[in-house]
Amino acid sequence: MSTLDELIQKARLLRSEGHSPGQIADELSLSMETVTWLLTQEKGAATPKDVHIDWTAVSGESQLLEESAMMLQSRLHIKQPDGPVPQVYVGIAISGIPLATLMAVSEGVRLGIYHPAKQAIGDEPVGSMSGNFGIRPGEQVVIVDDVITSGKTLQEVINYIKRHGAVPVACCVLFDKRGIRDIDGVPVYSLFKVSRID
Ligand SMILES: O=P(O)(O)OC[C@H]1O[C@H](OP(=O)(O)OP(=O)(O)O)[C@H](O)[C@@H]1O
Repeated sequence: MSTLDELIQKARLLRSEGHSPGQIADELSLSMETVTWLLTQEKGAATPKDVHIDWTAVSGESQLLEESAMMLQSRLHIKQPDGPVPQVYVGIAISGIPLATLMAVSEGVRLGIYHPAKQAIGDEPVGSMSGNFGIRPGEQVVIVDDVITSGKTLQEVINYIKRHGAVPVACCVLFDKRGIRDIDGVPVYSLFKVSRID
């Protein structure tokens, strides 16, 4: 079975479980346009320009996961050799958490965990920091995640951190599908920029 067939199956399974197209897009780290295409497979419809990133070969092996987190940390230090030492690494739930944990442990600093609004329930879902893994006003914060698709999640976290009086100094991600250099002046450092050339 091809990767595309697997994606179609996953999208159909999620839909049969009652997930909305937006939730399926988040779950598979794809755009809404791509999810619609996967679910409908409209005849003659142009294939959407999107890519699916499967990094389970790395996330599923703790040693490779740790080495990826260390690469992300090295990337940060190469780009900001004289930069402020972060007091907290904030991982975005869920996939950013193990990466941020490993980075925080390696530097002996605190761990923060952010739950994005899209994972919250209720009529007006809002994003929030974990009570046990929060941030304090004035702290220098590095935000960590696995993938940028639209960049909305990182924007949300940056807004939250600023609103709560802390200072976001960088965003570290494994894969960037947008090629973003910065968000509101906060630099974005990725290990891999993913783009199509057709
Ligand atoms: O750039 P954006 O369009 O905002 O999308 C990127 C976000 O989507 C994925 O999270 P998801 O909600 O799928 O959770 P996960 O971490 O459990 O995969 C990914 O881990 C990022 O947090």
